[in-house]
Amino acid sequence: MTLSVDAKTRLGEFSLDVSFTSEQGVTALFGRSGSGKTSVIRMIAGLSQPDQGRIVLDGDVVMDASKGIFMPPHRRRFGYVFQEARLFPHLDVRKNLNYGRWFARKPGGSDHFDQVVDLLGIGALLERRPGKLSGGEQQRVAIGRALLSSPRLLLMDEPLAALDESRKSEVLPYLERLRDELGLPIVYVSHSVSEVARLADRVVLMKDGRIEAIGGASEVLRGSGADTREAASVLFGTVEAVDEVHRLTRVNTGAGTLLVPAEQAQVGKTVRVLVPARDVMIATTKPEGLSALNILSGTVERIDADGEGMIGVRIVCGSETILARITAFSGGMLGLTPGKAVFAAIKTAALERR
Ligand SMILES: Nc1ncnc2c1ncn2[C@@H]1O[C@H](COP(=O)(O)OP(=O)(O)OP(=O)(O)O)[C@@H](O)[C@H]1O
Repeated sequence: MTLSVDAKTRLGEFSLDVSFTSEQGVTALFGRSGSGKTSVIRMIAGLSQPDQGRIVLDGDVVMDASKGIFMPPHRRRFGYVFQEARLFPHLDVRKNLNYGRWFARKPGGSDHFDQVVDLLGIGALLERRPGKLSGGEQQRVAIGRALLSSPRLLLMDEPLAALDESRKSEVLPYLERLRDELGLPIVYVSHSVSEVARLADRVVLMKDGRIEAIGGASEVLRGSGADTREAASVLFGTVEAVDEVHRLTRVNTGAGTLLVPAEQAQVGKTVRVLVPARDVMIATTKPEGLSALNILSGTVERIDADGEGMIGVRIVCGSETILARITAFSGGMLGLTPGKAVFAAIKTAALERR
C-alpha cells in the first residue's frame, strides 16, 4: 500500500504545503496544535479540497487538482475516526456498528462483524446505547463502525485526545491490535509524543503548514520533537525477564539492558521503550547511590542549544542514540564536548508495548 499526498492550499491566513508518502503500518502526522495536521487528514478524506495537488492510493487517483479529479469521500472508501466518537445516541451499539456496514462496497459477513467486535472488546456492549458507555468504550465503538465499512485506509484524527489518561491507556492496546492484526494502513494525527512513540511506524513532523521531518518514530522524535521539551528517544528491545514482585521488566535494547516499570510484558516480545530527554541526567563519572535504575555508558555525539538555556545532548550508547535535555549551565560545568565519554542516568523510562 502506498498513499501519496501532494497538497498546497490556503486556508484564510494559513498556508499549507505538504508532500509525503505513507506505506503500510501507522503513519503519524505529528506536530503542535495549529501546525496543519487536521487540514491534511481532511484533504485525504475528501472533506476539503486543496487548491493544488494530487492524492493517490495504490495508483487510484482520488484527487488531482490539475485534472479536475475530486472523488467524493464515500467513494474513496477511507474510514475516519474523529476526536469525539460521534455515535448516534438513539441507536444501540450493534446498530451503530451496522451503520458502518451500509457504507461497505462489499460488506463483510457476520464473521467480519464478530472479528471487529472481538478485536475491540465491545461484545458486552452491543445492546447498550452510547449514553451508557464510557468515553473509551464510545471511541472503541466508533473505531469498530469505521472498520466495518471495510475501508482501504483508516484515518484517525486525535482519537484519544478527548479521553482522560486512564481511558487513553484503556484504548491504546486496541489501537496496537488494530495495527498488528489487521494490516490496514492507518494515518494517525496526534500531538502526543507517547502515542506516536507507541503506535507509529513512520512519523511526518509538521510545523506551520510545512513538513519539518519524515522518518521512523525514533529518528523523528529524537531529532526534533514538535516541542523540544517533549523530545524523547524510542528504543526497540526484547523482553528478557519480568519481575512481578517489583513490577519491573528487563528489556534488552541496543543501548544496553534496561529495567522498566511494567509487569505484564511477555518474555521474548519486541517492545518499544520511551525515554523522555528531560528525564536523562548526564554524569562524567559512574554515579553511585542514585535512585535511577538505568545507567548507561556512552559517548557524546552532538550538542544542540535550543536558545532557552537548555541543550540537547545526543549520546551514543551501544548501537542506539539517547537524547538528554539538560541546562546549558550543567553542560558547561561537565565540560561536555563531542567525543567525551559519559554516563546517562535514566530517571524514567516507559514500556510501550509493540
Ligand atoms: N477553513 C479554514 N479557514 C481558515 N483557516 C483555517 C481553516 N481550517 C484551518 N484553518 C487554520 O489552519 C491552521 C491549521 O489548522 P489545523 O486544524 O489543520 O491544525 P492542527 O495541527 O490539526 O491543530 P490541532 O492539533 O489544534 O487540531 C490553523 O491556524 C487554523 O486556524
